[in-house]
Amino acid sequence: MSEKSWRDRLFGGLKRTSEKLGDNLTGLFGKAALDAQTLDEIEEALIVSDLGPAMAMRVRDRLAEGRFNKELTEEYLRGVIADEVEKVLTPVAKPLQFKAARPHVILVIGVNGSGKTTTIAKLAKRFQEQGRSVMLAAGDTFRAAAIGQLTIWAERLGVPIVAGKEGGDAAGLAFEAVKQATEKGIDILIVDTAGRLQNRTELMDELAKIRRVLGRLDPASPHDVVLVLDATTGQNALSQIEVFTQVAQVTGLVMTKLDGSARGGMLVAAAEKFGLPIHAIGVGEKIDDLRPFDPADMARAIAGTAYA
Ligand SMILES: Nc1nc2c(ncn2[C@@H]2O[C@H](COP(=O)(O)OP(=O)(O)OP(=O)(O)O)[C@@H](O)[C@H]2O)c(=O)[nH]1
Repeated sequence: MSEKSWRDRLFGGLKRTSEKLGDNLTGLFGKAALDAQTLDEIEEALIVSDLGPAMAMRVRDRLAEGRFNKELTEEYLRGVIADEVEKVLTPVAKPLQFKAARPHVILVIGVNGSGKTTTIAKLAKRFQEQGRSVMLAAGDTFRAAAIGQLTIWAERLGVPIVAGKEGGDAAGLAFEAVKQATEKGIDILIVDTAGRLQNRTELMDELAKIRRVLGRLDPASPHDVVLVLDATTGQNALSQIEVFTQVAQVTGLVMTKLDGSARGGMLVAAAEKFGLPIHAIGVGEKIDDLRPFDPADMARAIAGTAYA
């Protein structure tokens, strides 16, 4: 996909988010003089738009400093939001990088249906395009369908896959996959895991076990633990980050389904609250619909300001 069509996809995907922000801000600009009550209302509108209390405060402070008692236009307000969002996203916008360990092990985790399997396929394709060899491990041993789905992706992409039986030991499978990837000199091994709710302790224990087992072969492994978040879950995603980070030491995030959500502002709240790298975002179901993002573009797409 060309750079232009990706940007079209990004801005198109985030339209619902920026429109919701616009709805929440309706009537708060265009006043002859910005007063304290309007500032309160703007702060509230930004929180309701999922951008988080810290971002709401930043925007409020900027407006209080620069526009108090002056006219506030929609363009100015959206410009300030875009500016502040960009500042928060810039330090966290970090693509996944190959770390010279062979294999570089990426453990992919998240709640059911967050988009893990699709994300793995999309990441594998991007690494292939960068000339890296990739192997997949079907560590979601809870669902036969998940093993089947990942196998289909592996075939389509032409990458090897290590898969076991439904109900098998996920940690054992991950161990076996690292052994095979090492023997074959594979650059990147991406390990799928079963979807789990953050309040199911036995599943969370299993995740901790997978981590431990991987670490036995190489103390630095897994080199990345990527939590896949579904943007449509809104604030619940923040609690997922908290719990998964405790259990599995999440090293970075991928946010999917930004195209189907009016709650994309959550990405900003997550960035500000946790400071974890956000490796990529998903704006559709196709294989090319996942990419690292440019913070300036992303900020303007969320704030709904025009793009050049
Ligand atoms: N619109 C949209 N759909 C997506 C995106 N990413 C994934 N999906 C869809 O979300 C659904 C769930 O994705 P999966 O990859 O199967 O999710 P999973 O987390 O592996 O699911 P479990 O195996 O149930 O844990 C699929 O229909 C995907 O096509 C995205 O960025 N945008």
